[in-house]
Amino acid sequence: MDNKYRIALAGNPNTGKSTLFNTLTGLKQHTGNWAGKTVEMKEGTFSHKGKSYSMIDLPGTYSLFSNSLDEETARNYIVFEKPDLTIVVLDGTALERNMNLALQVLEVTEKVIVCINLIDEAEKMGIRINEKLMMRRLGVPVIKISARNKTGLPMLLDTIERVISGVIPCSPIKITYDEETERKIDSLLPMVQKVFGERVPARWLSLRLLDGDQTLLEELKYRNGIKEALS
Ligand SMILES: Nc1nc2c(ncn2[C@@H]2O[C@H](COP(=O)(O)OP(=O)(O)OP(=O)(O)O)[C@@H](O)[C@H]2O)c(=O)[nH]1
Ligand SMILES: [Mg+2]
Repeated sequence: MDNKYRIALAGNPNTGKSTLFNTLTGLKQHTGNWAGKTVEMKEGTFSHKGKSYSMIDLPGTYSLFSNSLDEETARNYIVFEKPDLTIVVLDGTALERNMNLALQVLEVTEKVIVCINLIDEAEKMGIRINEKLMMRRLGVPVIKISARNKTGLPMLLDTIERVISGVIPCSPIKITYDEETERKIDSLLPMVQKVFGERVPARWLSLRLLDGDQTLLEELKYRNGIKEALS
């Protein structure tokens, strides 16, 4: 499994993550636990154009804060396990609600594909999605699919390969907050960078600290503890 590229599937509950996961990985799946947490996640493998991928079906969440064990699990996987690519699966019939999580994922990691699922339903409802405009605004590829009908999957697979190999560069949108928050981020940033270096995205971590995310602090202590014990 070590020479496989790792892909995480994130998304709100009920957006079709597992449908996509099952379609891509078929029977090549097993259940695993990561980082000592009790939330089970499925891992599966697939190949495309001679390259092997390992995919993790993260629990469905509305955010990457610490509101629930599911959110912590999804966040910890993306932030600390650092997959080669994160695919955010959105419900094409409820894009506005789903964008919240997409923007949060773009704050914590660079290599992201935004995958708009249930496009069959969206089209039936007369919803038209300008994915090229979304792509320009978000700074990462946006692909429309129907996981259930298996449409858009060849394009998704090619895009996975191109993003991971760097042929398609990702430059996720940087969200600018109000002046006061930005000032506080600026004052925290050097300290955060000094303590964590490249290990954790510094701007994002500064924001979470400003928000007083206690369970993230615990997680950082736990992870640092493990590192110190191993060194
Ligand atoms: N019409 C349509 N339905 C879909 C599509 N993809 C998934 N679904 C349906 O949406 C429902 C939810 O799909 P899941 O794959 O279980 O969603 P999930 O994101 O894994 O949900 P959680 O694990 O609860 O977060 C199921 O009834 C699927 O059959 C699609 O492309 N089109
Ligand atoms: Mg699921």
